[in-house]
Amino acid sequence: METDKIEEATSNAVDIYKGLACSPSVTRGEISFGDNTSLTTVTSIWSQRDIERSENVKFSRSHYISQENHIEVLARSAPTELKSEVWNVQSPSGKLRVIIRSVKSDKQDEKQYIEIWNTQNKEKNIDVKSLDIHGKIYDQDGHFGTLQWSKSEKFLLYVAEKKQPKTESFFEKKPESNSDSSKDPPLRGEEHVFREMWGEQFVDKCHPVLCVFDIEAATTRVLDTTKVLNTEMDMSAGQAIWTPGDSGVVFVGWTNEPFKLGLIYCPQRRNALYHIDLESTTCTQLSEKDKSVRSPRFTPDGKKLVYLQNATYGPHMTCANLIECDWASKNLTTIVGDCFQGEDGISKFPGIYSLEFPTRCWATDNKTLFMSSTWGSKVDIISINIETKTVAKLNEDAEVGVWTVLDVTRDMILASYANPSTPPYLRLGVLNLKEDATYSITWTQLDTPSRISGIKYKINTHTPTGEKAKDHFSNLKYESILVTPTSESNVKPPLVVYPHGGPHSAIVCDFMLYIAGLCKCGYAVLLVNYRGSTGAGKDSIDSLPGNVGTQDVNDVQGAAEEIIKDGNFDKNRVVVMGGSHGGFLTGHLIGQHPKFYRAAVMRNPAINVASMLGSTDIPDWCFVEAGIEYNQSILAGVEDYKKMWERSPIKYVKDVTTPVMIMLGAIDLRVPPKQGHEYYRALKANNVEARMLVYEGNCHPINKVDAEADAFVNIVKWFTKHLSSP
Ligand SMILES: CSCC[C@H](NC=O)C(=O)N[C@@H](CO)C(=O)O
Repeated sequence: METDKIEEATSNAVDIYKGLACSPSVTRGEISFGDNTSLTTVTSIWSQRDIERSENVKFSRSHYISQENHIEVLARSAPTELKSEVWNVQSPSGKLRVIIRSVKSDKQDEKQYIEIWNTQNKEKNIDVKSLDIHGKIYDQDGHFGTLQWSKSEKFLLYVAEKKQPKTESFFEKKPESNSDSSKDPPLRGEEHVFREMWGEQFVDKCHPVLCVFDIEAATTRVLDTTKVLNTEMDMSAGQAIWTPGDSGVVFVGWTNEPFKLGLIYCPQRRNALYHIDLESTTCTQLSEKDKSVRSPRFTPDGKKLVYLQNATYGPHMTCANLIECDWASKNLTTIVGDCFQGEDGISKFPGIYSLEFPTRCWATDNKTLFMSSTWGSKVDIISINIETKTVAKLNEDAEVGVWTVLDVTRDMILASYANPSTPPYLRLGVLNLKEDATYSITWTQLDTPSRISGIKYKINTHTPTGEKAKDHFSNLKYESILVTPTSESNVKPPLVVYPHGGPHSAIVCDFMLYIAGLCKCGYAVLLVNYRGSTGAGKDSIDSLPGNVGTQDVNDVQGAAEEIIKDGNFDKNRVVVMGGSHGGFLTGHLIGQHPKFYRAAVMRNPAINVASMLGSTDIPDWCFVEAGIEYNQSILAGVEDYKKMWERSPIKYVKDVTTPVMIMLGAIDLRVPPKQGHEYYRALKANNVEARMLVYEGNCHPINKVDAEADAFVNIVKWFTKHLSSP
């Protein structure tokens, strides 16, 4: 009986996952105009899981739109699969396009090409290797990646791996003395020197350099900060943009010394904004010292440069400031600073929580920009007027969900919208300037949303109460999102408690494949944005470091107990799952509330912060979240290790009785797989049922198409098994 139930649930999960995995996500969008200004083209790039091919398939779509009196979709192109495109950027005039293509030969070695296309054909194709001046061109990695047309459309600006000298063995036969010794003789005995890279998911990115490509001459100039640019610092460079008139470049430079810390999910690495004058090749620092900056953007008139900035070290994600640099004087002004919520909860603007501005983000007034920013458990579009320093939510009455700004031009905004029951779809909006100098917007759906039936969701607000209100920050509110199946059955659905990772991140009302899948399999899911999450004010974020393992655990448990008290769920059918810091919280929850959860699943869990310190790519996280101030010269002492252990789930493993399934990415550099092994052994030593899945070739997110699919079905199978048993 039980076996049949498990088999049926597993087979059902496979069918549900296959159906939902077809939902594509939008990765880029662009508004362009033909000669006939009443005709607008929207080009969008999408990504979709292909389970049969076990890869993410990329494709483009176009919408042809008339905007005579109102926006009307005249036609839609069929999706076109994009093979091997790393970048695809249109020139300012729209007459040219550059495509960086990456082609793998049968021997799997990768070749890259710089392709220049006009509106009829491919004009130029350059084999990057033939340039023999740098390594691989970087992709759109969210930190270094750059591909920018100069205004003149004669040059391209991109970032590539610095060229490495050839190496050879000490025992290599020396060339005859009279032979042509190459200008760069191979370095002997250097073949095995360790090359530090930028951590998790940046394993082939060690030393990015700026490159200026002359299209006509088909030659590249590398702007190597240590040589060309009178700077002693050996920098990694990225996020470069042209200065007005193409006379220079503004870029973000990260120091490579004393050692590199993992970059992904950590936009607080020490760096600075620099300006290179291409004629004199002088390099000057624009931004303040000892800060972390990102996403530089010039106003269309070139008079102002804005960028995002936050403190270095500290919480791995936090409230960002918007800084304006007056280009003529280079004077800096803070336009939007830190925001503290206090007891107001998330009603008022909680601050900027975003990794970047859209590539084009300005209204034609040259002073208002538009961006997406996390606001509680949602993502809204905000407008920021850099003259009046005012922030406004663009659409006050917008549906609750995730609004992502893709492109802003000629007072039109292209955005995608999604929510837990609706995969992302495109909307095109026309901005209307109001008397108070803010904007309203009129949206048009470019597609009919493909809403998934049987799923509803709501946002709950929680205040720490009772025993759990004993900490110093109990005045701060926090949210959760409850996603529930809308079945007619009067059987109470089982509840999955799902704390997000980070801990300084947020789980928002987005379309999430696993959450929709669990819901369609009959589970309700409680997604908890405990205090310390982004999108709820800087005081919320600052409340958590030093209190992980208690405050965050109490918030998740408090939200679960509150929701169960409402009577819609059976308190005997509650399970828990989480990844990374969410796995850390899962371990704490089953250790501190051993009889509350019927089953648990952890993805790459942080189990013992002390034992992780020496092997994670972000050791700073271990100090900061244990409440120890970090700098790169710190060395952990006994007391530091003690504090880290005290805050770790391993401390409570002896009390665990809940069956646990651990899922590990075999090449995870963020939370090394040995963390999961440590917990697995401790559970087995305590006769607790434990199952471990190891996904080869997968890193921290475990998001390769086959692994992600397998993990989902195994999760449903694990929960079904342990909810069916007495
Ligand atoms: C030493 S790893 C700490 C946990 C990790 N924090 C930052 O990377 C984490 O929880 N990551 C989240 C994403 O922020 C995840 O879900 O993987």
